[in-house]
Amino acid sequence: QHFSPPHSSIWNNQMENFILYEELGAGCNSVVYKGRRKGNLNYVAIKCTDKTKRPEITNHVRLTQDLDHPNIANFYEWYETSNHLWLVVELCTGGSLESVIALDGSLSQDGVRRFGWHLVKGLKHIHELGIIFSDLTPAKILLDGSGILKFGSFCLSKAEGETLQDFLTLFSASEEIEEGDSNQNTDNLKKRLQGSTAYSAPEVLEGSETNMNSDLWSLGCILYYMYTGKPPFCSDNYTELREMILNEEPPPPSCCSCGPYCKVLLIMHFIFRCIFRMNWPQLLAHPFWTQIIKEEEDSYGRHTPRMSGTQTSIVNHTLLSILFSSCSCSSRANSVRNCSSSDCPNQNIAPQVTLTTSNCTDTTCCVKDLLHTEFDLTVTPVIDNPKILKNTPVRYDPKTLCVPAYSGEKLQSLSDEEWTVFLSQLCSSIEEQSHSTSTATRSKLNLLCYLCCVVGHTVIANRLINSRLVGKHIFVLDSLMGLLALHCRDLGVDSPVSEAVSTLTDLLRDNLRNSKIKRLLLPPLAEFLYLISSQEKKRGSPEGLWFVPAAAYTGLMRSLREGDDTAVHHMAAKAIENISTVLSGPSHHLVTTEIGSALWYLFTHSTVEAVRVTAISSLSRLTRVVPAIFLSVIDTCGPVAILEGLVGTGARVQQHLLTAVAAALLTSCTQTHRVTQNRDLVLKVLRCLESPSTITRAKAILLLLLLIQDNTHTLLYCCQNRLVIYLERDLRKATPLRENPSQSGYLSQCLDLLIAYLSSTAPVIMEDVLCALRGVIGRRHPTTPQSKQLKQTLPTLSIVLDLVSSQVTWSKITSHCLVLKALAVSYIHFLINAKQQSLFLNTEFPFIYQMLYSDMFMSRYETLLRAPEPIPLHALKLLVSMTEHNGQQLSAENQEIWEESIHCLSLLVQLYCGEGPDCLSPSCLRSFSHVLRTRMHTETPRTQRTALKIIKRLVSKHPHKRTIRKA
Ligand SMILES: Nc1ncnc2c1ncn2[C@@H]1O[C@H](COP(=O)(O)OP(=O)(O)OP(=O)(O)O)[C@@H](O)[C@H]1O
Repeated sequence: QHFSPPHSSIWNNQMENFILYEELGAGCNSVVYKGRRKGNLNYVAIKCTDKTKRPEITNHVRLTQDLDHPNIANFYEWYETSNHLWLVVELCTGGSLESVIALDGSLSQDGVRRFGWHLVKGLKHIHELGIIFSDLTPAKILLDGSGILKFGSFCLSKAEGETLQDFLTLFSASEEIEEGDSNQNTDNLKKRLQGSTAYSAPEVLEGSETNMNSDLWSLGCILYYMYTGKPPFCSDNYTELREMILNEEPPPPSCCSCGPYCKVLLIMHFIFRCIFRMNWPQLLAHPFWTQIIKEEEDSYGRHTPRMSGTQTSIVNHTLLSILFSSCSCSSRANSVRNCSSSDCPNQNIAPQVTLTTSNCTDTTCCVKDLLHTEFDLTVTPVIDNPKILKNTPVRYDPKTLCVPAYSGEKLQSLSDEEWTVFLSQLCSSIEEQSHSTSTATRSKLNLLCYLCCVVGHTVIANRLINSRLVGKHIFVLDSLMGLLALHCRDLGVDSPVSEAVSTLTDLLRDNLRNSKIKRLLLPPLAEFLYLISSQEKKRGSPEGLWFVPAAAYTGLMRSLREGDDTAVHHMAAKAIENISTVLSGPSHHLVTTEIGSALWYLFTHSTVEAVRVTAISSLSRLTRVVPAIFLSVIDTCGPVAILEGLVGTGARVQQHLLTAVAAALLTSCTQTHRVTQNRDLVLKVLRCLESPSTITRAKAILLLLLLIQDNTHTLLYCCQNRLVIYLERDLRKATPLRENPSQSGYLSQCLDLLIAYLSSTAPVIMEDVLCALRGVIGRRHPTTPQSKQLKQTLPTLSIVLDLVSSQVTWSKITSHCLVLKALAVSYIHFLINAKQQSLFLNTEFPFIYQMLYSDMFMSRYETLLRAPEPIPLHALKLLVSMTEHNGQQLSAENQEIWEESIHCLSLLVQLYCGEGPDCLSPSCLRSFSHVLRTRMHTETPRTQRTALKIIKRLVSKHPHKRTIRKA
């Protein structure tokens, strides 16, 4: 009902307000006109549809009415007349993508990149809002007057998790349809739901509901279509087309203008189907888009008016978050993490944040989710905190007490009447004492001490703080007030806390230079401000329920900077630390770059470790709320000075600093780039993986993830500097985890995330390497750009080799064809070294390449990988060590050894992968055994051991073991 269009009578009136121009196009049961509202110069598109399409139109309206994105055609309004529904949407004068391609035949690589990027951005936005586009075809994509592609019709789209048919049937059912039409209508609906087969993902053709992955499949088909002018699979016959999509690979795009990146992008989409179908992170990270992202960033920079550093960072952040940021993928709600600590029972620990990576498909999003743990949001008291000031225990003398010396338990159990009596006794004693001049002081102190001892009970604290005692007697009881605030859990709206805060603020302002008084005033003020913040958060009130003068926050800030009293500095920093954990309403006054730099100054200049820890922890918490705070510190000091802080400090400082840097870099590509440009800095973060603290190691992993993301060369550098060894150590749990098991759980989550990232990146790297090699097939001498590309990409192969040749990471990397590819490519690499990049490419490479992509190869490989002690891993190790060992020596001089090794390697490849008649043929095996016999004694013991293992395994497990034994 919510989506019912306005009634026909209204539309008849409305109709007079619109002018219809020419027809723009027609669909089945619909005509689209150009139109304009009278008195308005903006043209619109007006779609007039038959009422049988009410379910789809209703669906379109409900899904698009809140969408606002440059790559989605805007919805404006809709109406109903007696026979039609009318939809007013954004005008796209360029027609559909289908009509563009029909005219142009196909697009150039640049065209595909530019248009493809529009589609990527639009679809990403759609997915981020939890919508599945479903029927993604070129006919549904429109081109506006300025050359921007827009997603047009959402008639067959749906919210994630929904079954579209149910939704549409519901609306069909609500239509007043004649009996006889009902069946026909259901049939029509089913037909319409089938969408366009040519762009449907295999699983959808097999009956699954559409989902984000199937949308991405269709997106791949459209990229292919833009490029070649045809969808990847075409046939006029439905059954034939379905079979093709389910079982075949599309012909590789062969257009001469097709650049390598574009080809890889398309190949990755289709070849190997489920294994290699791209997901969002892979798609966004693909080098095909690099140029356009850069162009967009540049033009964004050009068109943006000059801004201060902080503003620029924030804008950059916005731009980047539009382009790259997390795709929480299921719905908006999933991406928001609730870090409220308002309900924590003991005020000591903020509630545990559920750490999960399962919903995240984007690394940045997962890092963001994992970055702050309950440990980072711990709240400790400012008042009576022995780490700030040593306290002497409070005692009182019950005999001379001017009120009944009830114990805490007794006080809690007082009835309302008894409590009122006690309270009035208390107030009148305080009043008397404040007027008297002689013996008051001792008695006053005794009363204060008594109250301090009993207010630790929440019920008593709640009762007192909501009483008239608070506002009236603040002068006498300021530290008591702090204790009340510390223990109170339920603040009444009428509680006079504002009065207390204002009084404390005034006192602080009047005594800014007096450290002794500040030591007395800051703790209660800090407790009050935290109490107010957390209570406001608890009530979900964005506006201040209790008035706090801005001067209170200014007072905290000034206490952070002025004077040289360490305790005062510490108190102010701790106050900010606590408040920033639950930032709400007015406490946003704290989030300023000034406070950021004051905390950084305190961190870098204080000589007391506890103060440094609190300062950097506060800064980290503020950065969690507004990353620009720490970004402006990084802007000012430079990343070198910032990461210097990691060296030679305690684990806690490292943890907070790593967290703050990661939280800031999450939003700034520029700063991330600055860090990765400096290898020393990357190394500093990497070295944190040696820390004995599991939390430090976990945080370092998260920061490293941000640094290596989309940066293969930084990843390569990390691998060269023992990244995989560090991972192995933690994955094996070689170091006993002495700390809290939940902390080691946290480390495992971070490790899993890194491994997941590596396992999704390894195939991409491999594909880039293959792409570089593919370019030189059939060439005697690669061109200069090809050599350059080879030079750049081939070394990155060692990342994959590192990962697949480590027992531990290998078992985590589940992509079945990866090891196989690494095997073959390192073989090629070996050949390149040996033959100095020529000749062999004509003969050897096409063979290997063909093998890599053959079905037979793939199916066989999976079985081998599943074996408990997989052969390929050993083969790979042997291969790697031989490659490393012989690569240089063999270049040209030692032809004999080179040939033998080639035999050996080629045999390995065939042994593990081949199934044809030649595989394991007696002659192959003979030459293999010959190579082993003659070469093995010169090999290192490690290589010999590996070779022996392989042989042992071959002999005992292989189906052709007899032949092998004989050989
Ligand atoms: N917003 C628009 N601006 C300009 N032209 C449009 C717009 N929307 C549609 N058109 C044109 O009208 C044609 C038909 O659009 P319509 O949305 O009805 O197509 P359709 O989705 O194929 O319809 P159906 O599902 O009813 O077959 C499109 O091919 C396009 O040329």
